[in-house]
Amino acid sequence: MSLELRNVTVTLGRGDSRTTALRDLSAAFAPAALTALVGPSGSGKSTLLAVAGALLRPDSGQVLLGGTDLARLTPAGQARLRRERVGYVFQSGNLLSGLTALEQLLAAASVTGRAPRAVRARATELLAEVGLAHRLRHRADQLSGGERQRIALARALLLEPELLLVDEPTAAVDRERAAALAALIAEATARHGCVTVVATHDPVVRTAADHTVDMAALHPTGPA
Ligand SMILES: Nc1ncnc2c1ncn2[C@@H]1O[C@H](COP(=O)(O)OP(=O)(O)OP(=O)(O)O)[C@@H](O)[C@H]1O
Repeated sequence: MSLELRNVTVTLGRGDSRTTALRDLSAAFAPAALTALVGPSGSGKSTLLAVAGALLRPDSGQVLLGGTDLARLTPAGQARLRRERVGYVFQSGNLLSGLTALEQLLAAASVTGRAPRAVRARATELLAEVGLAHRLRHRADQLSGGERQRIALARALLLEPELLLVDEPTAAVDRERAAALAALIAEATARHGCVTVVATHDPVVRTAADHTVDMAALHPTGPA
């Protein structure tokens, strides 16, 4: 599995707020490796993650996942890809508000056909690894932003995606936890052999990463 963007342009917004978030951008992300995606605020890191995970369609250019151009997939094929092969960990966490931390993971596992009983032990272990052993039975609305995002990370790791996209995983945690999360993502990447891209401003993540891709080098003049 590999991820490559070729001459990708993405414009966002309308009228006065219309912005070229990615301009003719080409980048390759190594298989079975953790890449830190760095660059100034507003340089398009989150947009790149959205395009890579088929959440956003570029205006032009190609996004090749394992050699397949995402644009050539049918809408159903794209939905299947998002569900079965891609793990997303965004800052909002995207959790289901009525479910506890543990239920978030079990629900995700059952949607992809895994038996909840079989994955319960692994789900509990992963929640402990992200530092939430004491929060298994808290609902999403009873947790902090950083805790919610860590649940989303545990959920993504449980599903063992081929492509793992993570946006600022250490922004809302203390330094010690940041180092532990970066190590966990690196270790999961090595174990599962996934392509992992982590958008980050954090040197701790950069240190844990196998490679660094700098948006400033890809967009030498900056986004419009
Ligand atoms: N919905 C939108 N409409 C118009 N412009 C947008 C929209 N969303 C983002 N942008 C702009 O697109 C550019 C890229 O945004 P993006 O969120 O990808 O940057 P980023 O590198 O992830 O930033 P940060 O490090 O602050 O999270 C920015 O200039 C931003 O202002």
